[in-house]
Amino acid sequence: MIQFGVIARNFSSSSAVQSAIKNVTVIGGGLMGSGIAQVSAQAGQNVILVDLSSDVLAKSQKSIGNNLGRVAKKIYKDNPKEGEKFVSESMARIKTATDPVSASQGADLVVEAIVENMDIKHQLFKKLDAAAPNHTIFASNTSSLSINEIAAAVKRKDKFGGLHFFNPVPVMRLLEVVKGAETSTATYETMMAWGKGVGKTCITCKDTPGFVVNRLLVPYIAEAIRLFERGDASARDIDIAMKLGAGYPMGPLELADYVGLDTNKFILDGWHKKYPQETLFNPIPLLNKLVSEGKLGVKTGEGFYKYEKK
Ligand SMILES: CCCCCCCCCCCCC[C@H](O)CC(=O)SCCNC(=O)CCNC(=O)[C@H](O)C(C)(C)COP(=O)(O)OP(=O)(O)OC[C@H]1O[C@@H](n2cnc3c(N)ncnc32)[C@H](O)[C@@H]1OP(=O)(O)O
Ligand SMILES: NC(=O)c1ccc[n+]([C@@H]2O[C@H](COP(=O)([O-])OP(=O)(O)OC[C@H]3O[C@@H](n4cnc5c(N)ncnc54)[C@H](O)[C@@H]3O)[C@@H](O)[C@H]2O)c1
Repeated sequence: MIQFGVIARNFSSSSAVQSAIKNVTVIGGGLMGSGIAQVSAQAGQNVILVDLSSDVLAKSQKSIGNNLGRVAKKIYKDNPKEGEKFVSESMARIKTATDPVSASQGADLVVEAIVENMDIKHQLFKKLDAAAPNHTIFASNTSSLSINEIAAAVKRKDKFGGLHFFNPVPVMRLLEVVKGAETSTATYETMMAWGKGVGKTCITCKDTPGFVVNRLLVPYIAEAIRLFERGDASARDIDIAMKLGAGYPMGPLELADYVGLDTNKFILDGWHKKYPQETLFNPIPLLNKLVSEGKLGVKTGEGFYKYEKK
C-alpha cells in the first residue's frame, strides 16, 4: 500500500519549496516528464512542460489531471472541495510549449526527460546553454547515461547535475541527486533542497553507471530474464517469489514490462558495450527476440505478460 500519509507530509513541507528555484522547465512530456511536472506544480512551482509533439502534451496534461485527482483523494479525503482546489491550482501552474528555447528563458531549473539518446540530449542542451539565463541550473533525468558525458555539451558544467526520478514519479518517493565532476556545491545543494521541496527523499551518488538503483536493478532483472529463458521457473513464479520472498511491490519481469523492454534492452546493450568483460551485462536472446517482435511490455500490450489495452 502506498503511504499517502508520507506524500501528504512531504506535500505540506514542500508547499513552500525552500530553494532558489521557483520556475521549472521540464523538457520531454512523456512518462517521466509529465510526472516531474506534476510533482513540481503540486509543490507550488511554476512549470512549463515541453515536448516536440503537442499531441503528447495534450495526453500528458490529461494524465497529470487524473493523477492529481488520485493524490487529492488521499490528501483531502475529508474535504473534497479543498481537493478540487488543489487540483485546479496545481494544473494552473503548468503551461505547455513545443519550443524548448523560449520555454527556458525564465527558468531557474531545466529538467531534461527526453529520449535516452546521448546525441539528442547533447543537441538539446547545447541549444539551451546558449539561450537560457546564466543562473539556470540544468539537470538530466537519464536512467543510464553519464552525467559528465551529457554535460560535455554545455559551458555551464558547474550548474549541471543529475535528478533521477523513479516511475511512477508521483508515487515513488526516491530522487537520486547526482553530482558531476564539475557540479558546484551551490548547484548540488540547490538541487537537494529542491528535490526535498517537491516531496522526495533525496540520496546522492557519484556519476557512476546506473547511479545506485539501476546499477542494482540491471543485473537483477537480467538474471530474472535468464532464469525464465532457461526454463528454471515460470514468469509468474519468479515474480511471486520476489514479491513474497523479498517484499518487492512488483516482480522483476513485471517491472521489466512496466518500464519497457526496449528501455531494458537499450540500457543492457549500452552497458555491455561499455563493460564487455562483465557477463552480467551480456545480451539476452529472449529479451532481444521480444523487442524485435515489438513486444515491449505494458506500452504495447504484451511483453512477458499480456495486458488489456487501456
Ligand atoms: C534486461 C535487464 C537489464 C536492464 C534492466 C533495467 C532495469 C532498470 C532500468 C529500467 C529503466 C529505467 C528505470 C528508471 O531509471 C528507474 C525506475 O523508475 S525503476 C522502477 C521503479 N518503480 C518501481 O519499482 C515500481 C514498483 N511498483 C509499485 O510501486 C506499484 O506496483 C505501483 C506502480 C505504485 C502500482 O501500485 P499497485 O498497488 O500495484 O496498483 P495501484 O494502481 O492500485 O496503485 C497504488 C496506488 O498508487 C497510486 N498510483 C499508482 N500509479 C500512480 C500514478 N501514476 N500517479 C499517481 N498515483 C498513482 C494509486 O493512487 C494507488 O492508490 P489508490 O488509488 O488505490 O488509493
Ligand atoms: N521510463 C522510466 O521508467 C524512466 C525512469 C527514470 C528515468 N527515465 C529516463 O527519463 C527519460 C525519459 O524517459 P521516458 O520514459 O519519460 O520516455 P518517453 O518516451 O515516455 O518520453 C520522452 C519524451 O521526450 C520527447 N522528446 C524527444 N526528443 C525531444 C526533444 N529534442 N525535445 C523535446 N522533447 C523531446 C518525446 O516526444 C517523448 O514524449 C529517459 O532519459 C529515461 O532514461 C525513465
